[in-house]
Amino acid sequence: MVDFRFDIRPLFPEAIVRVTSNLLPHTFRGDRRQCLDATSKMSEIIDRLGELSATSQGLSKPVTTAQRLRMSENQTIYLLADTEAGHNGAVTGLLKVGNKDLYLFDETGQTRKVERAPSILDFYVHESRQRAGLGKRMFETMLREENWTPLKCSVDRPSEKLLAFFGKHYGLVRTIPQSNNFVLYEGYFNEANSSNGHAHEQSPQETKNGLHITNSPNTQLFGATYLGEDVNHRRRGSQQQKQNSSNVLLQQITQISPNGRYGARHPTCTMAEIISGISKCSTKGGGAGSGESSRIK
Ligand SMILES: CC(=O)SCCNC(=O)CCNC(=O)[C@H](O)C(C)(C)COP(=O)(O)OP(=O)(O)OC[C@H]1O[C@@H](n2cnc3c(N)ncnc32)[C@H](O)[C@@H]1OP(=O)(O)O
Repeated sequence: MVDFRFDIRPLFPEAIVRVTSNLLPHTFRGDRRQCLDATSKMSEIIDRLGELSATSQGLSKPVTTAQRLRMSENQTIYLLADTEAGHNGAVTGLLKVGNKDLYLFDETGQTRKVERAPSILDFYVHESRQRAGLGKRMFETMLREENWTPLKCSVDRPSEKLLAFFGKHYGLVRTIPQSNNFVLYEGYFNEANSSNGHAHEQSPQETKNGLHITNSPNTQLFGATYLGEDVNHRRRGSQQQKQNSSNVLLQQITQISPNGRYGARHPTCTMAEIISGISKCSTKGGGAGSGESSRIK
């Protein structure tokens, strides 16, 4: 548990509070002086939890800081407290989410631009309280508040623990390989799910004679992707054949393991690194302006 030199309880009238760029709990009511006091304390809480999260994940610097939250337009942090702990209460967990514009591969290897994709950016429960259901409690609160579904969440470079968490609580195991650090689960692009999560997906623009043409950085950098016989074969073949061939194609395209931050093999020069210079869309760990690209071990 994480305790502070001040009493955290007035900041947590509810066990879980939401904090956005004003650095105030969503429950906050008060005058100017109280507001300054609350933001200063909230900043300290966020910075401390952010540091602990980074240490726990083996990151060289925090993904989450109060300063970054203050500068962000569409990020929300959920904080979980135990107001019964010690004299001043304690904070036990943090979950940061946001909407990001992402270029993503779908199951067939085609690039899609997904605007405002619901994204899980940082998630931490204090070591003394892990595996006790607190992560699930925070995550469920977040899903309800944001009106998201687990399947529509893209996850920024998940740890093995978080992959296990998704598997256990939501049965999400099979991922769609990407060239960036985000992990998506199979079914992400299914029509039935596309209305959930507020993401707006742009379909691939054209497939002509096996050439896949989009406005994405992938196409801008490397030209149209030649899918050739493979795509025709997949059109004709059964669903299973479709899956197998697209998996091979995806492996060739991405050359990256889908298994989280520790398992991922990183190409010496990723397309995303090149793209980050020319596009505002995130292709690696958050991309321009987001700060999540600092997910560096
Ligand atoms: C985008 C990102 O933020 S990636 C980084 C994610 N954060 C981390 O890896 C930091 C360290 N880990 C944690 O803070 C927590 O374990 C979280 C946030 C991943 C999950 O929170 P918890 O409160 O532990 O989750 P909760 O109790 O609801 O669910 C438990 C399940 O999560 C997974 N899990 C949690 N801890 C572990 C662990 N040490 N080893 C393997 N799986 C784990 C398991 O599936 C576990 O179920 P099980 O105990 O039956 O095996």
